Amino acid sequence: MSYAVKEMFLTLQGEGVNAGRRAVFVRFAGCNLWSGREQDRATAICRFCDTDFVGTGGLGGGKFADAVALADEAAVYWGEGADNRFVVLTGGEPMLQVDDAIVDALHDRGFEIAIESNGTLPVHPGIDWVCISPKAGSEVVQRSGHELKLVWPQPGSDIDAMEQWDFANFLLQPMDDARAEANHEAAIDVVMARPKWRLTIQTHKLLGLR
Ligand SMILES: C[S@@+](CC[C@H](N)C(=O)[O-])C[C@H]1O[C@@H](n2cnc3c(N)ncnc32)[C@H](O)[C@@H]1O
Ligand SMILES: Nc1nc2[nH]cc(C(=O)O)c2c(=O)[nH]1
Ligand code: SF4
Ligand SMILES: [Mg+2]
Repeated sequence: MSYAVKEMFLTLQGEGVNAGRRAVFVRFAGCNLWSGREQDRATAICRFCDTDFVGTGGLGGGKFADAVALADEAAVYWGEGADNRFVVLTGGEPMLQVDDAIVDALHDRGFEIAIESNGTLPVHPGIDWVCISPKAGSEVVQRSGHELKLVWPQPGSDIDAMEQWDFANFLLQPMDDARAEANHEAAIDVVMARPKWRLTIQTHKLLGLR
């Protein structure tokens, strides 16, 4: 199978429990909750996306003929050194494309594999770090993993129900939009009232990283 990748880059993981960790990001093209076109945003299921995931024309993006080609490129972005190799599969929605061949090819090159997914599709069982970020109005089928990262505020989210899901970490991430300051305060209020949750902020944006 071939894979459509919007962009690939080496940076620090900016979000969640692995924030600060050196990582190759593979951003797959396409999503099942929004077309990615601005004219469709108001009617999409997910309306607050901060990411351009349309097409394969971003820096480091392209159409990869097979999993070996994609994993070889990820290894080039990582560079020298076999230790602590870390790749984050994101998008768009990566589970529209991630399969056995990609997981095996990245593991063969020594990568620990993390995923950022909206949870509407089951995550591949070979992934080493599963981050699920639920979207109000969608059905989350992947209810277990390493971190649940809920963007806040999201009217219609059932936070009581989510607390029963099987995650090792429960994180609230303030929504980055025109009301960012109020969203930070709202997220802090939830964490103060519900100590099961922790605040995570998008550190790459503060640092000017990609
Ligand atoms: C662009 S998404 C791609 C992965 C997957 N489609 C998902 O939604 O989890 C990567 C992460 O950014 C988060 N995100 C997207 N837009 C955001 C925004 N405006 N503010 C804060 N987080 C946002 C998502 O919830 C997700 O955790
Ligand atoms: N540095 C950095 N960290 C991130 N963590 C999750 C991201 C994403 O867009 O999935 C992201 C991203 O785009 N950049
Ligand atoms: S599900 Fe993820 S990639 Fe898709 S529109 Fe929402 S935040 Fe963006
Ligand atoms: Mg991002």
